[in-house]
Amino acid sequence: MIRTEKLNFNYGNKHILKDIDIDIKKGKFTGILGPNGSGKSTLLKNVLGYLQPESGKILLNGRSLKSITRKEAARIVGFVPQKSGFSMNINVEDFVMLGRIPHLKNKWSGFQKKDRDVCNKIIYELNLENFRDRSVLSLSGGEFQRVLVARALCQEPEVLLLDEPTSALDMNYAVDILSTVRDLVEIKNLTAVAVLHDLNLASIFCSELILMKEGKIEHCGKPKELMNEKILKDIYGFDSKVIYEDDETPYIIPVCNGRRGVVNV
Ligand SMILES: Nc1ncnc2c1ncn2[C@@H]1O[C@H](COP(=O)(O)OP(=O)(O)OP(=O)(O)O)[C@@H](O)[C@H]1O
Repeated sequence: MIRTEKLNFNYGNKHILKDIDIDIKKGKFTGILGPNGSGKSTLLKNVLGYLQPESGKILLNGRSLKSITRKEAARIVGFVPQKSGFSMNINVEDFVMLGRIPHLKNKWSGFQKKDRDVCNKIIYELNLENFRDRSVLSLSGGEFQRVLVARALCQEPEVLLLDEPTSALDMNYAVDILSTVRDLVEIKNLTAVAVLHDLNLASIFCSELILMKEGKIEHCGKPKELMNEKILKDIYGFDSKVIYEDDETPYIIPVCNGRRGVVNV
């Protein structure tokens, strides 16, 4: 569904993405993991067409991203940003409806019944009924993050890209959002790709993982194949203990005994 071949990206003279080859299969939930600054968000922004690569190819469902119009791409790919500078005083329902814009027949045609039905269904499924009439400016960070997910799902995309979708959520809502995405992947064959920092949530919800470090892909595989003490030490530099409750899902416990902070006290 998403392929990159020898993708390179620079910010000015800073080489950020280095020969990135990824192959994300349709109907899978893939997590992109890696230390801060390793290039995860930059990779998503290249796949979205927000940023232009220096060299290499990006293919969406076999087609070069360059040959796809922005509106067409918006019908295929929904994006949940890490943060949004949105500052318009509109209510949650109207905000979620923005996700239907790529489906309007033309600039001047209004929303149809189908658009409202999709919006209502998403608001119901994401448990946002009580927020429907609230201004988005009045929401907490976590509430707004759920509304951003709702807007992206309202696009009915084939691919959903999420940049740290759970960073502002308490554990209950984090599990809720990731369960919703996983259900959509399993039931509706959605392809989902999420940048995540929580290794345990990634191992529980994602069927595939991509591990990045310093702008390169270091490992791709199933959580069970990648989440081990050695790889975590190599990628992140911390000591851990990885345990299994069942055969499939690794649980990562950081081992902090004797570890000192940067300040000598
Ligand atoms: N607009 C920019 N101009 C210059 N450098 C940038 C810009 N945006 C990001 N960078 C740098 O590019 C590198 C990769 O950033 P990116 O945001 O992709 O990392 P990340 O893996 O998503 O990090 P995090 O986990 O902290 O969100 C970092 O060193 C960052 O400082």
